[in-house]
Amino acid sequence: MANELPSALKNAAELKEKFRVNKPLLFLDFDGTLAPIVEKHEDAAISEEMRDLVNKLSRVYPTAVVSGRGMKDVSQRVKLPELYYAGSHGFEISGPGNFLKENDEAQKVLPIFDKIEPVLREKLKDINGVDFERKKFTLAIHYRQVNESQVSEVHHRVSEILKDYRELLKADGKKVIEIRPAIDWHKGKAVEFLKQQLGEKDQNFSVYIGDDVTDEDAFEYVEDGLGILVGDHGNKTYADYSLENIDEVKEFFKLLLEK
Ligand SMILES: O=P(O)(O)OC[C@H]1O[C@H](O[C@H]2O[C@H](CO)[C@@H](O)[C@H](O)[C@H]2O)[C@H](O)[C@@H](O)[C@@H]1O
Repeated sequence: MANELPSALKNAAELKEKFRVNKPLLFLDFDGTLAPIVEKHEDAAISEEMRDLVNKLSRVYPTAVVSGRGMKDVSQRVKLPELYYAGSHGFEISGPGNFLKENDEAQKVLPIFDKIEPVLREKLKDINGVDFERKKFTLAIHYRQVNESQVSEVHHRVSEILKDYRELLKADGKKVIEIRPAIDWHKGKAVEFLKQQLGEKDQNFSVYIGDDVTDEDAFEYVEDGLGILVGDHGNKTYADYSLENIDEVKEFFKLLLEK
């Protein structure tokens, strides 16, 4: 749990030294880490101040944004074209010089998403506040605006339908059900892949900053580096340090950039 972790801010001097010595690769989650959580997913935005900080950091440390959002969606929100972006929980990755890598196995599952989306929409249409977000390789069903008393019914109906689709799996995020290809690929594996793209040979020290349960896959894959959890998702964490909120993320970035 986050409250059992040491604060990255309180230990900033020690962490700064680790950054100075190891020149880490930097992996940043988007929602809840760079952009505040808001009621409607389409309204999420990164502040100019945060964009500027990420831009400055990326000139010192090779940087990638790793998000559950679609790759184009997240890159258009961050608007820093020199960065790498892993979208749809890592199933699609872009980078400078028109770099593009999509998960081949997941491509085969795309027609099933086309088939299941209308089925799910029909099944959930009587529940107010359900909101669909189709990403290329995943489908999010948001329930942030659903009455608390109906949330378990949303989960139940989605699980029932998914029983007929072994190619897909149901994962959880912050007030969202994420339907993903049932393939052994996630943010952690995307980070592993990106280490090869971003780093020089043998440069393995990585720092991952994220806020959600889906970031735990990535924290596991930076065990030779550092994981920093923003806020608390209420589950067991593999992170090493914590930051309370996005304001603390900004403070931490500022400290890293100080001479
Ligand atoms: O991996 P991330 O970059 O953290 O993306 C995770 C999901 O974030 C978005 O949903 C979350 O943020 C929304 C806006 O604040 C909020 O309304 C929603 O309840 C959260 O779950 C995004 O819409 C999803 O596609 C991402 O998978």
